Amino acid sequence: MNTFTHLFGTSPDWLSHTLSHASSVLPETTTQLADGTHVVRIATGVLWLTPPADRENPNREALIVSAGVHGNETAPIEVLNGLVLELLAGKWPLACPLLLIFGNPPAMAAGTRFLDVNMNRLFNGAHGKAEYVGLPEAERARFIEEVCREFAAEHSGLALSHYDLHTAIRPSKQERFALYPFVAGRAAPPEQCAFLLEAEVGALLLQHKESTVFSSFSSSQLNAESFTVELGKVRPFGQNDLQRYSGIEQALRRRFCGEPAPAAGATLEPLTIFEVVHEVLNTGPDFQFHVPDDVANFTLYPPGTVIWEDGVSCYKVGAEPEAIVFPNREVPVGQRVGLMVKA
Ligand SMILES: O=C(O)CCC(=O)N[C@@H](CCC(=O)O)C(=O)O
Ligand SMILES: [Zn+2]
Repeated sequence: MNTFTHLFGTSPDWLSHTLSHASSVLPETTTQLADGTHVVRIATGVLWLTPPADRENPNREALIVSAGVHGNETAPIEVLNGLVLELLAGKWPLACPLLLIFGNPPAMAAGTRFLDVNMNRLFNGAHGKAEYVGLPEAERARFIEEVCREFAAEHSGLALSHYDLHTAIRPSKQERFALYPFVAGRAAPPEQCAFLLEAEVGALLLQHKESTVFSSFSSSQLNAESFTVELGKVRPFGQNDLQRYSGIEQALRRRFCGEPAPAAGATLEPLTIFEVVHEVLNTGPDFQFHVPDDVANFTLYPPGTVIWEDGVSCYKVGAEPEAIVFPNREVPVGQRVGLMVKA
């Protein structure tokens, strides 16, 4: 049996295999590429790859790259699937240990953001809360945390980065942007900012507190340099213009191969930095959100604008204009309705 069939049976690629085994519990299976790279399919949608021991890892790093934590955010899933096809076909050599994750296969198969509960609110241990116990998305988040911990421990001598790839529900005045999880005393390293620019990601939002998203888990608990990366707009499988994702595709391929970063200053524009100044939460039945449903990410609101109120509290834009990111009133009580950010 060849490597490909060993990993994916009769499926033409990793994505098809993941979709057709979305809810199956598959046994772990290991194989080796012709060049000695070890590939372990840990579970449906989880590949752990290790280059041969004698291969140089010039950037002295290990990478976790995830997509499909929201099942309908398909473009980055298609990008990762393409890179896996290339790697398995021997088109380039893998230089660094790599953990690739399709986060929520049942939601991917259903074409929805999630089935029972938003999986990107279940990390940093939130999957263990009583209200989530027994839900498949909570079990998957727990399992993903466990595999990431093992991967980080196995490669503790290497610099660990995690890129959790998403697309946004709304249109966006910044087409591509990243979020840097809050860890006290930490600042985004210049080489990570350069990588984002290489991937054509033009803006970085600095979070103001730890949270239950996947990238917050990997940065807080695994000491990774982690980013949630928003790469465009949500569209169904097959309807993405993958040309618009060539920046992230090329930048990831370059990292996977261990090639040096492009020369400093290769990009013309610097990264635009935004600070998160307020997280809008759904406070309950009296909560009123004054941002219209169809507003684009990064729409600016002038000082004094009332963004939300509930009869007890309210939030008004401060002395400088602030922009809304991820406006979404359709979330359960206690969850995030949007972020207010300031340049
Ligand atoms: O467009 C939207 O409203 C959501 C897009 C999305 O899924 N964003 C992530 C951001 C995670 C983070 O804050 O790092 C999410 O909401 O989970
Ligand atoms: Zn998402």
